[in-house]
Amino acid sequence: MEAIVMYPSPGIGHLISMVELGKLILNHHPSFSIIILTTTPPFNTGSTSPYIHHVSSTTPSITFRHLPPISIPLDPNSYPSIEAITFQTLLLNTPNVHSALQSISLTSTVSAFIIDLFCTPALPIGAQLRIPTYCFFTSGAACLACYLYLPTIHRNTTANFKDMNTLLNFPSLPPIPSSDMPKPMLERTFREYVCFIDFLTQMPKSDGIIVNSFESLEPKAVKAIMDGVCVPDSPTPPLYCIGPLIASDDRRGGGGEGGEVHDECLSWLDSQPSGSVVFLCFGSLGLFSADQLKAIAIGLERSGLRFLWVVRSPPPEDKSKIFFATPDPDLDLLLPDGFLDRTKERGFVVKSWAPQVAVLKHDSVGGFVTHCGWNSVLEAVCAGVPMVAWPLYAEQRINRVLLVEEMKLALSMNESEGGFVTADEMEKRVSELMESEKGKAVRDRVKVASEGARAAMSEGGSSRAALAKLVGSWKRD
Ligand SMILES: O=c1ccn([C@@H]2O[C@H](COP(=O)(O)OP(=O)(O)O[C@H]3O[C@H](CO)[C@@H](O)[C@H](O)[C@H]3O)[C@@H](O)[C@H]2O)c(=O)[nH]1
Repeated sequence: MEAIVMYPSPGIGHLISMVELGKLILNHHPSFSIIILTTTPPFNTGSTSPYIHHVSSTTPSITFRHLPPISIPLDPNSYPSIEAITFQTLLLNTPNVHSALQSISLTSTVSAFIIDLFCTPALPIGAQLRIPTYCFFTSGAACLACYLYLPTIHRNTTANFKDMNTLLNFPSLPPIPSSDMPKPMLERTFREYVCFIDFLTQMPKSDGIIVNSFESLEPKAVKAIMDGVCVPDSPTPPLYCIGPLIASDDRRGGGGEGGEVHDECLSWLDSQPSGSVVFLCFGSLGLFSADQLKAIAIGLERSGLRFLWVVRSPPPEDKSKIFFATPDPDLDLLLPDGFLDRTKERGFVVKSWAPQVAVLKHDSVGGFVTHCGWNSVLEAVCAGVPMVAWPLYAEQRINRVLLVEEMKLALSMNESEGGFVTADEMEKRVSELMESEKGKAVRDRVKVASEGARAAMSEGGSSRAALAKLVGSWKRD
């Protein structure tokens, strides 16, 4: 039996695309079995359990192998960020991964070991066990180009990104403000910074980099990586653009609970005119303060547009709880007085989680206000829905620059001091997206990108060719 072992980072945003990669391989090469190593970290990973359960029951060739708990239980209170505790969890997991791979090798031929960028501490295990090891990058190719070049910038300066106050130049990309680097990268003394630079330095030592994107979406970045200019001082391994991989749109497939609520919001969409609804949803972890939620509500109400809005409770005041899922929001308390009543003919508020892929594909949805998580971006591109880019965390500020300036598939939300978006800005931006010529131009470009996505994944397309090349590289002589 030939097996592919995959090792995703635990958050839902990383898990979904790894699972989809497994399904893609099985679709075209059903003789493989896919084994996914999972770990339960001591923080909220965004509804992964129902998702894993769903995949296990619908795709038997994919099995999940749960790694034993790490030797030292981690206390979330001692970590400054979700990245810090994720990196430490994955580092301490290394011996478990080693044992799992060894034990799987006793009964199967492991043709490839595919790891998430955050799982880089497991990279040497593949070499030790003589298993070809690939890095799977779950964001876009342009972000990958930027990340591959970061160790070079790191070596050429001693300054912190947070203090630079400059535009950074990366091969083939538009200039990106230094302050747009992911938060854990802003200071060199952060442990997460040190880990990140290490991961990015190690990544080119893998046997190949798989990226969840397609060539016609990000042609310049793909070329720059393949030409080796993003890693000037050492060889770049082969790049495989096999995407877009997005979660299937069955109603529970996106990972959430509450099937009835899902049905309700999709039925509500059924009753709305084609292309008329703005959808607002901010990934698995996006949370807003009570003031910010009120400003969004006021902006939406003033715009007069139809909307479907996923609202979560604000972040807990007790900082020790930031790593855990928030309870469902009390909408009457959080939203302006009478808001739900006044907008009930044209608005629908979903608590905590919506079936995003199905929503974006719905004919009534005409615009998407997104936090720029890469899965959300690809889901919008595949559905041909134009975006307003409002980044919140991780690499999302980088994605915004690329979406707005390079791909031109989104309008930029303009935040005030501290990232706050005023009601005026919300009203202006959603109206611009849905009703102006500028919005229409973005919509037209997204339709073209959507066609590109379909072409890339179909027979003879660039992503199908990349997959064939990748699988071909596993064939032993
Ligand atoms: O109410 C919701 C909220 C989210 N989703 C799904 O959850 C996934 C969220 O993924 P993504 O949009 O990528 O956001 P994050 O969960 O924030 O993903 C993390 O991982 C991504 C891939 O590396 C990065 O691009 C992000 O910045 C990082 O935060 C998507 O498939 C959504 O469809 C739902 O179905 N319903």
